[in-house]
Amino acid sequence: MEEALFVKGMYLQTIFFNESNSYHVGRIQILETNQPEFVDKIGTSLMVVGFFPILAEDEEYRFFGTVVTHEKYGMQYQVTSYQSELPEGRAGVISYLSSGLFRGIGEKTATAIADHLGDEAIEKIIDSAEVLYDLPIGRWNRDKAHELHDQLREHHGLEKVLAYLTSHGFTTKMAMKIYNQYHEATFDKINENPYQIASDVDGIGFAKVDAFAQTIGFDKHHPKRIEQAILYVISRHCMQNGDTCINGEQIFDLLYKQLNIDVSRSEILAQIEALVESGKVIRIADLLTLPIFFYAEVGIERQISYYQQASTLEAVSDLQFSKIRKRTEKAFGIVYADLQVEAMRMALENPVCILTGGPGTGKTTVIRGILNALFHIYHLDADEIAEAGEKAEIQLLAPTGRAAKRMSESTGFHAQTIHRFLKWDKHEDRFFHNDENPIEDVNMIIVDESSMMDVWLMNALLRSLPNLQHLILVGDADQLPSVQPGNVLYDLLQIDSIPKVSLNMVFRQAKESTIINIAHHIRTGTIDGELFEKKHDYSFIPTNTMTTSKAIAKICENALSKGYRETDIQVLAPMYKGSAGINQLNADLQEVFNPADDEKNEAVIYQVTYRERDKVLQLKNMPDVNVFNGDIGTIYRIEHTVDEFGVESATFEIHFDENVVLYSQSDMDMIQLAYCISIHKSQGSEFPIVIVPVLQSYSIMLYRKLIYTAITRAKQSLIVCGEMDAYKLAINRDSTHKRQTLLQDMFKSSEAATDEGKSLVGAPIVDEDIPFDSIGEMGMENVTPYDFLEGDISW
Ligand SMILES: Nc1ncnc2c1ncn2[C@@H]1O[C@H](COP(=O)(O)OP(=O)(O)OP(=O)(O)O)[C@@H](O)[C@H]1O
Repeated sequence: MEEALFVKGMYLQTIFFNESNSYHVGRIQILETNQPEFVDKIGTSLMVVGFFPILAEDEEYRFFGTVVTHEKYGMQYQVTSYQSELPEGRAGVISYLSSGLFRGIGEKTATAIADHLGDEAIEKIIDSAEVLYDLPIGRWNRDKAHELHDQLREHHGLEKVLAYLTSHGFTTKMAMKIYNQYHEATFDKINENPYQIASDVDGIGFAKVDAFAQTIGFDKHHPKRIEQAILYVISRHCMQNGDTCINGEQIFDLLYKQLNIDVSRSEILAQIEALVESGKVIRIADLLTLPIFFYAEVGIERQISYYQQASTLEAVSDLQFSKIRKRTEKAFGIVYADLQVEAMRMALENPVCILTGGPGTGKTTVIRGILNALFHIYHLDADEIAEAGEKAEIQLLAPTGRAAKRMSESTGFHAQTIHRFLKWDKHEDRFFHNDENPIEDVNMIIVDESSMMDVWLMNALLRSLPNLQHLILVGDADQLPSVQPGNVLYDLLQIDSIPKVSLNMVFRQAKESTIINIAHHIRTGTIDGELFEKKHDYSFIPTNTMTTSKAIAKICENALSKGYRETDIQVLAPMYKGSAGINQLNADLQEVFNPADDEKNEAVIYQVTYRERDKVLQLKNMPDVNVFNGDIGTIYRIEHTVDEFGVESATFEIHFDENVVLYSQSDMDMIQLAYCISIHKSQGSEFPIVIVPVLQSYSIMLYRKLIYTAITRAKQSLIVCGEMDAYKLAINRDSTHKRQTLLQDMFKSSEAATDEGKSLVGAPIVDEDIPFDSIGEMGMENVTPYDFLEGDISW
């Protein structure tokens, strides 16, 4: 057999290492190789890149992989697997053990070990910790012997696992993830049930695991294969459609496609039954779901019902309310409309309530009124609350950074994102605050843009707030639902016991806005000539797929020449790909807003050119540096550095208003040019000028909520460009898919249980029978309070 191509080298240094995914860039000195490109380069240095763990400096490793040529860094070795060359001789053993890889082992201990066990020391320790029990040095003990044994095994086990998995079709990145999940049990776990990987390891799907399972001899009819396909199909369906459950017919269709074998319905039903019994699948009538979705909705229902039942709020007398109203109206110099007054009273008298309305209907004006009224009722001093900021007992929250900022500007009080409020811990991948570590001293919250809240975020928020006396949800139910599963705001609006006010009157100043009028027409699906008439704040420009990008560039040039700043103008599109997609629009608009110039540094990352002064969008939450998904910033400086080996890298200084954040080259996967952003990402934000292309080529993305969300982002001026038919189609297509969720049923069943006298008052807010953090292990026996699972499986 031909020998695999390799490069053996002494590991010199780590240039870059990403802890979250083990992406590694390191430098070695070539000692030996059969790789033709390097045979005459023995003794020179080489960059090795790929997904592999931290290595020991000055130790020898054998890397397997391929030669790649980086446009800047030249020839590199793309590592698919590696193994350490076990050190040879006494000196080798000492230098390896004292290399810093093994906790608590310095040169003195390493020398003692080499003396005690000889040249084969490493192999002997890997075999058994006992050989080290009587190491003749002070302060040595059996625990230390075991610790070194475990570390060595782990180190060597990891290499074996990586070599095995990469030779079976997994990338090193995937192999690292699998190893990080199972550690030394990896071989046992994956051989016993490779399909488990798809459930346990994020980012590795059924198809990949299925291919692997078959190479190690799993039959296509293996029960584990069918079982995993069921779990996978439910999860994928929910993630793709925003549902929190799936019905019988849907699952059969998807399963047959996924499994691609001749299997009887009864065989599948038996598997589902087994999954239901083990708690991995939950069945409610003819719907199936997974614990991860189910218990989030259970948590929301339970917590809201608890707030309602535990509440001691009393009705405010007419006299008292009239006083509050007068004071508030005087303070703001307006007369509140009847519905607005009703909303304020609702918020004072109820532990949970919802305020909805389209643009310009006065939601913000009512929030200010509610705050004022709450201050009055609870004898709070507005200045003190403003000063207390995030320590105040009343908190203003929003799902995105820009929405929080807007809320803060419009009310004059501190507002923050929910991620910041709950303190997202990126290392633990969870919120610092939860039911075990709740936020005790906040008892009132107002959440704006709550249409964006998915079941997980809402559940996480509520379970952290045991003492809430006022939960006020504000939003526009006609906007896009959350990106992640659930239809929380819509579902809660259907619950009779939750009071709600829907503001429907557009106010005077707002009335003069064509944008707001058009928004309300689109909301109700009424298309009239107005859509294509030019107004002072609105116009429709006919273009097609080929001309759209140019037309938008021209509009932006005009706006800039009239004195608008680039931050005033925002293009919003539904899709990334295509000649009128977000990527292409960004490339074209970069030339308008920020053309190349000798004065500006540039860097190319993932084939996109970034330049100093570019407008960029943050794609992930980073609460630790106060930057959130959807935030827009400016690249202030790009600095190129060259290390001692001639390796270049770039650092980006990005300013999000006054918040300055440094991004390394690899952090830039969280950044995107922001001249054009997706409509989904624009939720919760507003811009003075909005330009929205609407084309047939976006076809599947064209529907009413999407267009409504896009155009309601415009504050002063809205330009729609594209094809009339596409625009009409989008307005006429009332949401193609109504999300299938369980939240409403949960409220109904809970109300029925309460009517039977099973009150939740006095119960712990999050009962032990809802182990949110070990959702995957839930058994059905724990679900009794929600045992509304009537009816047999009928499919
Ligand atoms: N009762 C009222 N009397 C007079 N003007 C009002 C009243 N309520 C609201 N407005 C005015 O209507 C406009 C829109 O109100 P507001 O900003 O509160 O609405 P909104 O629903 O929050 O709008 P958007 O969602 O577009 O931000 C504002 O100029 C506000 O001052």
